[in-house]
Amino acid sequence: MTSWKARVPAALVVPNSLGDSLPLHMTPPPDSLVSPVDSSFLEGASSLARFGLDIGGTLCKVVFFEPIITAEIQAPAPSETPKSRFSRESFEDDNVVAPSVEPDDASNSNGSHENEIWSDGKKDFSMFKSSKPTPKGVNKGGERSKREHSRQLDRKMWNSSHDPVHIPGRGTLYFKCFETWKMEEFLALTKEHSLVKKGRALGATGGGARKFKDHFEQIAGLQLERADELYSLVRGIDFLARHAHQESFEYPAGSFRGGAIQRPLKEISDDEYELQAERRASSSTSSQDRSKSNEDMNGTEALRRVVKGPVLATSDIERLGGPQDLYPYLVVNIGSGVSILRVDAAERFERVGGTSLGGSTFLGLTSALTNCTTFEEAINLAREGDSTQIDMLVGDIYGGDYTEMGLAATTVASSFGKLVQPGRREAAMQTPQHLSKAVLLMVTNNIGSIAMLHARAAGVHQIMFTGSFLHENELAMRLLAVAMEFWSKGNIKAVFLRHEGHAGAMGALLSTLDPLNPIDKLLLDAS
Ligand SMILES: Nc1ncnc2c1ncn2[C@@H]1O[C@H](COP(=O)(O)OP(=O)(O)OP(=O)(O)O)[C@@H](O)[C@H]1O
Ligand SMILES: CC(C)(CO)[C@@H](O)C(=O)NCCC(=O)O
Repeated sequence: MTSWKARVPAALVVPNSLGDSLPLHMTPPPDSLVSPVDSSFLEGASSLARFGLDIGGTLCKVVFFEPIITAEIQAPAPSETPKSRFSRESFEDDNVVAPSVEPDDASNSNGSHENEIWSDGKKDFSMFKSSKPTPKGVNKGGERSKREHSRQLDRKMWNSSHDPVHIPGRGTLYFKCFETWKMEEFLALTKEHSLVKKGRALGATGGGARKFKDHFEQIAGLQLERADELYSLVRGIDFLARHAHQESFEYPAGSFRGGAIQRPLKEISDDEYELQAERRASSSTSSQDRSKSNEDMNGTEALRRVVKGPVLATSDIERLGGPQDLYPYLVVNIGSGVSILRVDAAERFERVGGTSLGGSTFLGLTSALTNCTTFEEAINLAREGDSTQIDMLVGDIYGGDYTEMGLAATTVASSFGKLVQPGRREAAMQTPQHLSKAVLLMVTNNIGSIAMLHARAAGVHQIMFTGSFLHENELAMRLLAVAMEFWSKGNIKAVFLRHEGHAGAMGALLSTLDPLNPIDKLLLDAS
């Protein structure tokens, strides 16, 4: 297997200029509820904080490391010369900006600010950590409640669902995100809050790290140190799986039985499957035989794909250990689109495929069909939906199971297939929940199907599903877990990440660290 470096074309590692396309012309989607980027996002961030950004097609993910400065690396008082590698000055030489918010009590018993500035727990980071949106001027009239509503959604997204990760003796990682179309606002805030001292590089990945490179430089005075997005993803998964407590998890095998999975109506053994495959290979190539062979293959495959409708399962999940438990594995990153990688070892991977039917397909189609405006709304609708009102099932076609081919009556035969029937479309438009659920099933099942084929082709037994599409998306995760378990007869399992969308930003943060810098070493030595 070739390492990523050999496979990334030069254009991916050489920063690309946007030429004179500045200034930014980014407008929010017309129907969207406009919620400003929360400025408390940046207020109170430590001058020593390290940031990693993953600027994707839909979301910009941010990982923020707040180091613990222990006695060993604490700066000496100014009188203590000569300047050491660990002194405040040396940090500043390294382009760390002076804190924008001084501690309440600006001096300590040594007459120095150092301890309060550098010691953990003295400086007030609460605004950043809690990520409570700072109240801002509210638009007149009905805009107010819309904004409030939207803020609540943002708050949930930024606040409650992504727990910080404490790395003992080193510091804490925080996880945030905002929609990429708010980049202009983010850049203005970045400048306002002196996120990083001018000239210091900021670790960034994702398509936006290339697209917005010049904007960062010209608007915020920040240089982006770009890392390849899939390299960052793999590196970030590795780091998080190793360091974040109970980061990766799976649904225990068999937890969906007795409700989730219907036994195939006609079970075939692996031997029989192989036999049929051999027969197919040696069969005549006449067009008639070929089409019969295809039918047979589809039917045989179908036997392995009988997954029943609503997923009923225990909410228990099994926590896994570090990445050593995973290699080799497939990563299926469900972002706006989907990338599929085979990972053989730390930093050794290959992009083996992808699909454009991803998270933004779910959100885009759902919003077109239901007028919902946020991901959270779309997911909440789907939770209450009944997709059998929208999808054409095997039972709708056969009047029951298609026994010969092992297709249960409840299997979706054609996503959205019922809408062609008279009156159905009009009825469906009144039930956004059903529509949203049908879109979610369609996109998720399609991804699961492609993932399974790639897992088989790559000969792996574990698939790590990541990407913000899975954010608080229990329905999709369970569907994927059921599908992988069922189709592989338990040989291939689905694994998930608690910080599902932030692995890329984590990897970008790691890429920008300098092994000679004592703060950076805190994280690098841990990795
Ligand atoms: N608050 C949110 N706003 C918009 N989409 C969200 C939100 N939360 C989760 N999502 C889902 O996450 C998807 C984006 O995932 P992610 O951030 O991993 O991808 P991306 O980096 O923006 O895209 P890509 O990697 O393809 O450039 C969206 O398409 C949507 O399905
Ligand atoms: C283009 C990227 C890599 C950007 O993250 C992603 O959206 C993706 O993998 N899309 C699917 C492209 C494909 O069809 O393979």
